[in-house]
Amino acid sequence: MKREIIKRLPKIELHCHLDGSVRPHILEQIAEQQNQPLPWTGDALKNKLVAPEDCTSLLEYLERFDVVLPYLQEESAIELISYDLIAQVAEENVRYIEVRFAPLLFNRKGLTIEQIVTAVVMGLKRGEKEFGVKANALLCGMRHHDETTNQSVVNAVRQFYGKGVVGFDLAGDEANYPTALFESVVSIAKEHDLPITLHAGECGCPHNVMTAIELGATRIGHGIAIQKDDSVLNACLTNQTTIEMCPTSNFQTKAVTELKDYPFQKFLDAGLNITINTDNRTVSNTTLTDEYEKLANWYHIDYACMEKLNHNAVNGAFTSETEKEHLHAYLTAGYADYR
Ligand SMILES: O=c1[nH]cnc2c1ncn2[C@H]1C[C@H](O)[C@@H](CO)O1
Ligand SMILES: [Zn+2]
Repeated sequence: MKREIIKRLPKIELHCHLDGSVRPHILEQIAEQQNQPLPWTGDALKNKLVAPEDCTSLLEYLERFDVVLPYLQEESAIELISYDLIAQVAEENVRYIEVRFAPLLFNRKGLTIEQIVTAVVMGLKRGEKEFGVKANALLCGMRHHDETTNQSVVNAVRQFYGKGVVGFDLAGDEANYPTALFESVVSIAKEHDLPITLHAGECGCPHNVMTAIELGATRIGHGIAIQKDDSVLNACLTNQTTIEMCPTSNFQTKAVTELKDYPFQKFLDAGLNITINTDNRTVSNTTLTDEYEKLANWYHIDYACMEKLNHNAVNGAFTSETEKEHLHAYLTAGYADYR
């Protein structure tokens, strides 16, 4: 597989965090606009934004978000990073992306959840118009937030559903806040038929994946721990659950430490609906092209496999059947010369 070809071929991304994908020069621009100059520039700034080489856990990985969040408390900054994310993905021919973020991490200066979600949707739509990339948003509840706070995120999904927002997620510290704690919050989303994808199985616990499926998640973020329990793997097969794998991130957070323990091939062979994603383009210092290139180096996947992974993503996407047909057709045409 050639990098230039991987980059050019059409791709779909289901798992990408907005606040983890702010390019350093955009953050500098925002800091200047807000008269809040950054204490770092150049490589020093990049080092602050990217997870460290020796990152030991998801919690340490999540500390990187503390650098950007103070700058993401105004509508113009939120709109700009959303637009810029679409500019980034357009460069590597991502045709459809679901961008996730936790609105209630952007309210430190008093923005309402409506203002925050509107700013993201406006930025995504501006990008969509300019670059021709279809983009929808997913709203994340945070595991360390209380129930009322997370309920207001579900309410915002209801309010904006069909207006740029397509589903609900739970992100953050999985090890200390297991999925079962969120039964009542996720149940509200389920009762209202809102699409649900939950981060689960990123911190070694297959049980969190089972709970997520039982609560109505049709997609799982990461899901690495599925490999530890065949009953969970079978539940994913029975429910045709989409698995959003994020290879670079999974090594940084120590969801796995050795390549032999990475379950890509196992999941593929088992027939799981796996998809490939970046998780956080800046924090993980990656692109979707990088992620596929890694898989090509590690597993010698071919273009037909890459095409299959992208069709899986379309199948799992929270978008209309008409849109999915367009995307499938686009992929089929794009990969035709490479099968
Ligand atoms: O890989 C992840 N696992 C759990 N939470 C994550 C991951 N990447 C980012 N987040 C958190 C940090 C962000 O502030 C939040 C919303 O995007 O989601
Ligand atoms: Zn994630």
